[in-house]
Amino acid sequence: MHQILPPPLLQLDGATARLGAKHFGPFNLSLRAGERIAVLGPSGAGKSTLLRMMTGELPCAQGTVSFEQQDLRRWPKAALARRRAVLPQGSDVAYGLLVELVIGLGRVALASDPQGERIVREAATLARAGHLLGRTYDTLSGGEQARVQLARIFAQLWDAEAGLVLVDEPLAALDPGLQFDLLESMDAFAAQRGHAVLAILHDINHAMLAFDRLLLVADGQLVGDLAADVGALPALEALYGIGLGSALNDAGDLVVTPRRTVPRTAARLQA
Ligand SMILES: Nc1ncnc2c1ncn2[C@@H]1O[C@H](COP(=O)(O)OP(=O)(O)OP(=O)(O)O)[C@@H](O)[C@H]1O
Repeated sequence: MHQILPPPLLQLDGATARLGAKHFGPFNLSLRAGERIAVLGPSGAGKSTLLRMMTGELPCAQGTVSFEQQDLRRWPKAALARRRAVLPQGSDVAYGLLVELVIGLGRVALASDPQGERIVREAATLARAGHLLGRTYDTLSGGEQARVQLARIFAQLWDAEAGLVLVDEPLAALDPGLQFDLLESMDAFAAQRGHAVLAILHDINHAMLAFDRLLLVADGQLVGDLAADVGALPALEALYGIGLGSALNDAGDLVVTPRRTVPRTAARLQA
């Protein structure tokens, strides 16, 4: 019997873009409510560009991007903001603003927001940023700012259901303990509300630990769309040009160990 899938939340059909001399796509893919998707690929492969196409920030040269089966360009901004939150790479906003105001920016699309203050506090706590309330954003460290930005995303979709969270390297500025904490927070946040999460990551272990599906990007193309399990390792070795060992840790999680292979270095020097 065929499994009946829910309609896609986000769908790209033949979506292409061009930046300078670089071409991206055509991308054909769909994301469904509740999915946890990691986007992986070498530096400069086009991951952020794909994300910018998904958000509509970078218009497609050809093809379409739809959210809930309606062309993204036809969605009213405020309605979209209540269902979809975006955390771009290195979000630098709000100099001189208090942390609670930065987090509260996630809720500006709401005409009336009687629960706003409580939600900002709870979102800050979930993002391990509760102790930063009352501080000025531009006095925070990089890792503290990253947590406040994540709290802003949480606040935005706190009382939404089956929404979409799109984040670009959300853990890059954090220490390993906080990376695990925030992976757990993102996971719990999304699972409780049925949100889909798509995250650009550089850490294969984070992708394996907290995501179900991997999108592999190389040279402006989608070169893999596969389950986040041990079966993905050969494709990941080819993607990065490295060897990957694997083992299960005490908790039964798959742990992947990258190792350099000589041909990759040689190939890079010749490139
Ligand atoms: N405005 C632009 N004009 C010309 N080239 C651009 C522009 N923006 C990005 N690029 C190029 O497009 C390619 C893809 O960039 P993108 O930021 O999508 O890569 P990425 O996979 O996210 O990389 P990283 O992991 O390093 O963040 C890069 O080679 C980049 O230099």
